[in-house]
Amino acid sequence: MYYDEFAVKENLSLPSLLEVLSDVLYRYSKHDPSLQQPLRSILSINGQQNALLNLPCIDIHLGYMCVKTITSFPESSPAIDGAVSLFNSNNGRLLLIADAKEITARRTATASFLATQLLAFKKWKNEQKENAILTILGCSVQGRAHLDVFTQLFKWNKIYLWSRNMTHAINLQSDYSSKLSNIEILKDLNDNRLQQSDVICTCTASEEALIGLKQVKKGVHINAVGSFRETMRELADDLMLSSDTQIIVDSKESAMKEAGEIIQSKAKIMAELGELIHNDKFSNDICNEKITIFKSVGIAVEDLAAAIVLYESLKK
Ligand SMILES: NC(=O)C1=CN([C@@H]2O[C@H](COP(=O)(O)OP(=O)(O)OC[C@H]3O[C@@H](n4cnc5c(N)ncnc54)[C@H](O)[C@@H]3O)[C@@H](O)[C@H]2O)C=CC1
Ligand SMILES: O=C([O-])C1=[NH+]CCC1
Repeated sequence: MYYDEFAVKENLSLPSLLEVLSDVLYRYSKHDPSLQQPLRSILSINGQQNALLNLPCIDIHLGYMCVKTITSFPESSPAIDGAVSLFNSNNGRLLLIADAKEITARRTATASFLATQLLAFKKWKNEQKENAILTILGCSVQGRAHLDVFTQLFKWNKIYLWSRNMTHAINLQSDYSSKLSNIEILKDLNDNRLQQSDVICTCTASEEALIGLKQVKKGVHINAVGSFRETMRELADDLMLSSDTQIIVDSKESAMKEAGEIIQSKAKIMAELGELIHNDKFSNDICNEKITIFKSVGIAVEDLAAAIVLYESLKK
């Protein structure tokens, strides 16, 4: 009944997760009445950054209900802890409880990969696809998960890692040295290798912008993962507000309440990720010159997708 982080990692197939994630995000953005997801609750402790988060949702169409309860304690390691519970929506039975750290890490990175497929791969010509460069900023749980998922699902020509604490980046590079020989470390964010990157994933808990317009190239795709409070941000206003930037979010409702970059810059959201799925018009309109930003804060239907994939794989 309870599956720990190792069981989650072993049984959560990434291609299946990508498929179920696309389906639920598509239906979420279409306001499918069989899918219910209220805004999550974030209860702060003593006005501090420590918080208890509750993310429920019901999917009558697929026959499941899910609730993830996690703590977010940025000074603890790991910062996120908790559990995901999956229920049958026809009879109310509890089906599975699983470690939320691993589910959160993998579903977030897979959502970023889906955005990269829809917003970057579609606009690239073959040559760019073969020589693509990935950069990951922040090398803790999310940074690690992004490296793992992005390299399992795509072959990158080069990968650059940066972390505020350089030892974390070096450790991550060393943990992958037997599998990947194309990882390099960026000492700082003014390194011009950042400007060569085709895809950048920002995976930090920063409260100050880490990158702005000058540090990135035309047409870059950014997955901005870290912020989920008004006071947090990883991207500067010039990047958010440039006329060359198109901003996509996981949920407009959540982003306007939680995404620091969007709240502080008042940048216009172009669409939800789910609106781009099965949408040929949008794919044809994506312009190679535009910067695309997928700002995620994390939503319950993503945890539901992961819990369903896990449950159905364990049931076999
Ligand atoms: N979008 C989403 O769906 C999700 C977002 N998150 C958020 O992503 C972020 C990363 O998550 P974890 O790796 O689990 O957190 P973590 O606490 O393990 O790691 C935080 C990382 O941010 C770095 N950092 C903190 N302040 C910084 C600053 N001012 N400048 C540069 N780097 C800084 C730390 O060095 C560390 O590498 C967190 O803010 C977390 O809340 C987490 C889960 C899901
Ligand atoms: O969606 C999620 O689980 C989280 N988003 C930010 C912290 C945790």
